[in-house]
Amino acid sequence: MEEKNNTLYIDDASTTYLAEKYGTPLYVYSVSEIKDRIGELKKDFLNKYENTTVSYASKAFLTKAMAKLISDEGINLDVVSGGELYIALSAKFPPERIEFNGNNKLYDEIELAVKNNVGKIIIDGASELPMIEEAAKKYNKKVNVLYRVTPGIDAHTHEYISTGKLDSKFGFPIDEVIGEVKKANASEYVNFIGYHFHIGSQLFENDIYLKALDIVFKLIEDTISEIGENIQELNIGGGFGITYTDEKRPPFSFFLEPIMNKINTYFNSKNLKRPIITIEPGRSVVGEAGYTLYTVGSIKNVEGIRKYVAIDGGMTDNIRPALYDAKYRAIVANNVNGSNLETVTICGKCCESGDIIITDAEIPATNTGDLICIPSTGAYGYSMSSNYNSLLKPAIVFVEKGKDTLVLKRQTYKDLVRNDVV
Ligand SMILES: Cc1ncc(COP(=O)(O)O)c(C=O)c1O
Ligand SMILES: N[C@@H](CCCC[NH3+])C(=O)O
Repeated sequence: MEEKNNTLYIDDASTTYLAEKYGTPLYVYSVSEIKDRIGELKKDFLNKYENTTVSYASKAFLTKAMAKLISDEGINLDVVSGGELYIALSAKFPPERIEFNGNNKLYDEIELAVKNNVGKIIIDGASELPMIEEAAKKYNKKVNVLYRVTPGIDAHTHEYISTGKLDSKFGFPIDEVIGEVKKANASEYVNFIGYHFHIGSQLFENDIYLKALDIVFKLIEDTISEIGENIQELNIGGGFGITYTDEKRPPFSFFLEPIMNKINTYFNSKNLKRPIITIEPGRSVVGEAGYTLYTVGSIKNVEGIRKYVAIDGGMTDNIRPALYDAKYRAIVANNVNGSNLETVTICGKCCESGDIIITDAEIPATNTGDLICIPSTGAYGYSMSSNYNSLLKPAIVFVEKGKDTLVLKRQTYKDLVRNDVV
């Protein structure tokens, strides 16, 4: 993003023009920024180390246009539900490049995946293997499976997005998984290909990945002695942190260089073939590429306490501040350089006191009708949006080098009653 004539531009498109053309609230994605991030992943990972794959974690943000972009950029896709899988298939995403994660896969979801030749299923609980076998038998397939484990690592991030602890609803405790793997290994309907772990999200340390690897290496050794074979793939999840306010997004190499050095050294020292290494970044691919535009409505100055600036969306399009106490920054998009700064609380229009996007934002003095941009809303914004208070979900626009394309229409009131039967 940059400023021209006191106006904010995203990927060379004027935000005031976009707001006028599509209305607000509006999710705007810079396609150039998404491509830049994927380019960095290619430079720092895919092209640097052989036998590596990237599966974009589509829970961060998925529409058909996004699936097409990921497909065109040549990386793989991680889905966690039948719904995400359906969107990907609707966008003609090559099924063999899709992997299916998720902690409570239902039979119908598994059947959809198996029937459509999804590349891999990452088994997260003991109930899944029998369902995969049933679907594989029905469609005469053999399914590649990995097992997700919890290495027992407590990542320094919000508790709600720390997922590698032993006390977790995700994956298998590491010392229980081999019994399950033996079942898969004996099955005529699946190929056991390896392990998966994901320790958390919005991480800024690299050493926790290294600690997790030590634990998983031991598991790999035990697996070789129990089933007599090395694994073919190790998926180390996503989690790479990004900039929201004053954090600084580390380059991918900050995480991946020590990780890959450790992995290569380990497999060399054991004289074992190094498995394919897969990563699953979500937030770090789309987070900073996404911006939300809002129009200022009501302004209330509670004398001596706080000034509330209400925008035309809120926790319905960005639940993260309410859910994780997540911090954001704001830009007055039609007055970027305004010098008359004031401290205001930017709130939404939902009937919840907690519907606050930013507490105590320092922004140029605003008036009703001004345009507010919240950067870094590309991940887990639209994908976690809701219709609370029957607010309408915003439209999504992709912008690349000044060219804007509507990729998802704003909901209408008709959408709110579409499924009502009486
Ligand atoms: C299994 C798995 N893979 C990948 C991700 C993506 O994480 P992030 O968006 O932090 O890169 C998540 C979410 O935390 C996850 O649960
Ligand atoms: N939804 C979370 C991260 C996802 C965690 C997925 N395991 C966030 O907004 O930060």
